[in-house]
Amino acid sequence: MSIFDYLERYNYEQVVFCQDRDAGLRAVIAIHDTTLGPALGGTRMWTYATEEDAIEDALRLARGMTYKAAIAGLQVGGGKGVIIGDPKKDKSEALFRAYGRYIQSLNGRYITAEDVGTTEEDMDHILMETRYVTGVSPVFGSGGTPSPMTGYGVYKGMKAAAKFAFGDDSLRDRVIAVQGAGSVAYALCQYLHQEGAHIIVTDIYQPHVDRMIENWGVEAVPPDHIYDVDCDIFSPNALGAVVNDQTIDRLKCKVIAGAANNQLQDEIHGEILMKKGIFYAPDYVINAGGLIHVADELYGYNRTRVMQKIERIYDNISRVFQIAEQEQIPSSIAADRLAEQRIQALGRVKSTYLQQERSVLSFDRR
Ligand SMILES: NC(=O)C1=CN([C@@H]2O[C@H](COP(=O)(O)OP(=O)(O)OC[C@H]3O[C@@H](n4cnc5c(N)ncnc54)[C@H](O)[C@@H]3O)[C@@H](O)[C@H]2O)C=CC1
Ligand SMILES: O=C(O)CCC(=O)C(=O)O
Repeated sequence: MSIFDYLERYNYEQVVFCQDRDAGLRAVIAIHDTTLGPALGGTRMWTYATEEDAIEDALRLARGMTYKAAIAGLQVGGGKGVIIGDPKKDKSEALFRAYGRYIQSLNGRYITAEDVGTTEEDMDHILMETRYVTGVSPVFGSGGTPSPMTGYGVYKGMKAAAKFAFGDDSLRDRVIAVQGAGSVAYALCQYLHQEGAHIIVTDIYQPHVDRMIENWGVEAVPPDHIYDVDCDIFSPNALGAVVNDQTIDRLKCKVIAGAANNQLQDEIHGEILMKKGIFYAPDYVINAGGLIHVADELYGYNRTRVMQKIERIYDNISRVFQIAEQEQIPSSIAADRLAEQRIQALGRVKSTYLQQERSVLSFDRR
């Protein structure tokens, strides 16, 4: 499909290509929808096999952010950035400052944050060039790294999904297969361990697995075996597109609930899960904790307010499953409808002319 056909199909607003030869920057910023407010979403740094892969990733992730913000009840829209490069080798202050200048040129239409491959320190470099960045160091007014908040939200959403699937939201003695043992999974497993779940974990990076074995005595399996594990809940916390034609028939779980963005390879996989009787907690509903956390910086970070909003993920997941059950549609479609309803309703409200539109962008951290 041509890029413009793709943009038209999902109604994207803008795609920006950023290049700086001296700094070694090649990046794409995708802005999907700004009806609810400025597009907010992290920047991923990754060794993409092709430029097309990078563009596609930015586009898919940006759209997910629109829906994530809408269901979480936030006053921001959806966007995402990707930087092409190896986060272990290609980072420099110059690279992130060059990128920050492109963000500044968008004048608040896009606000960035951390994502896979980027850190608080990288956001601090971006902050030297633009105030349109969150997930910075706490000394600049953030609440610190978002992963623990995402992990907590996934835990809450998983309990809501368990209630629907098993009639009880306790995770005690539930067998939970966790794919990825990185920062979100670590926070999630801390709650699961406290509640007495049986955790089976995998990661391609052995030190992350070892950390969980040492702390909580979890069981570990090789990366590809995670799809075959006999479990109640499968929790993807590593990559996108893990629910696909190759894996779907191998899954033995009753619930899928994890942090990874874009877990379904295609829309059809949501339908297949429904037919197989697997309760899928839509990724952008359950993993909104990090977004809620970074978005709060725009108001002057307040942890109590953030926790209150993250607690609502339980209700949001329950609501999605209720709609799916009532209308006999996949939970992924139910979530899309819920998000689209809010965007449409507020789009109409916003069409009334105001001389000075009130905006979250009244914040200034410097
Ligand atoms: N950090 C956050 O606040 C948020 C993260 N997410 C998503 O959650 C997922 C996890 O994020 P983080 O924990 O921050 O990332 P991370 O980079 O700390 O952890 C990811 C882990 O997955 C492992 N991994 C990669 N490929 C794998 C494979 N094939 N099999 C098993 N393990 C594999 C990595 O070795 C790493 O340990 C990502 O998809 C991210 O986009 C979504 C919302 C917010
Ligand atoms: O968690 C973050 O750093 C920001 C939110 C985001 O980019 C995401 O939820 O994917």
